[in-house]
Amino acid sequence: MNLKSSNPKQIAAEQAVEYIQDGMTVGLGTGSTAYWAIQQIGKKVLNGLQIKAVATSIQSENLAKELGIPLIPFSEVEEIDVTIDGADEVDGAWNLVKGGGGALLREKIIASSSKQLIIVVDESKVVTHLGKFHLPVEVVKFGFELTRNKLSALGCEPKLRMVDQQPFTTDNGNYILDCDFKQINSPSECHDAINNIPGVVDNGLFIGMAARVIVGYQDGSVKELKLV
Ligand SMILES: O=C[C@H](O)[C@H](O)[C@H](O)COP(=O)(O)O
Repeated sequence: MNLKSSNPKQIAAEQAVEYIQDGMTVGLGTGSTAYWAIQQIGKKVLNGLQIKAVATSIQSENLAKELGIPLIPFSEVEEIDVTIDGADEVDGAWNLVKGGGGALLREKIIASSSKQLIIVVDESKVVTHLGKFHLPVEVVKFGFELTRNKLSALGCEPKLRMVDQQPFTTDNGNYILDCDFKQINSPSECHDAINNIPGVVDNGLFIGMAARVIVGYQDGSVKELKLV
């Protein structure tokens, strides 16, 4: 009997956890794929894996606590050895769109301090061009309408993210504008143009940050994505 899960997100996440070794400081991503990585790390910790972890969201921090994964304060972190996180889109150059769950800012802070960012996705996230998934942009609440106008001027349609008829608020107390660019042809330029707008805290484009991309497929296979 084949007991291996055929959930593509789970198998990608579990493969990524194989890169974690004793003594490492590990960044815990956010979302339904990173969830499986955290679960697997929790199992390994129970079986004696010695690591310290930092989380990219309150949600992941709570999950880590439930599973007994030792968390350390950022004041004690010098460098993170490996971070495992999901993505909403990944292209052949391993550029990413992230922030579907609203965690992009903490995720980017942690990714930028990580020696290795391993991205785990199911096959539906692999795209030729970024942009079908509306790009999340975290903005401060003050004057967000003006910030939204400036984003529109870049050629997208920004929409304030709502939850239960209320604006969604990030772990950092900010709003998210989900921007429909249709297609993002120059991810790096787009990233910089957005972050140059006053009021923007950060956007969900992660350029040149991923060290590996692990993809889980419906047929139960898992592969590392080749860099094009
Ligand atoms: O803000 C959320 C994160 O960037 C997630 O890693 C991303 O949205 C992918 O989430 P999921 O694995 O649930 O599709």
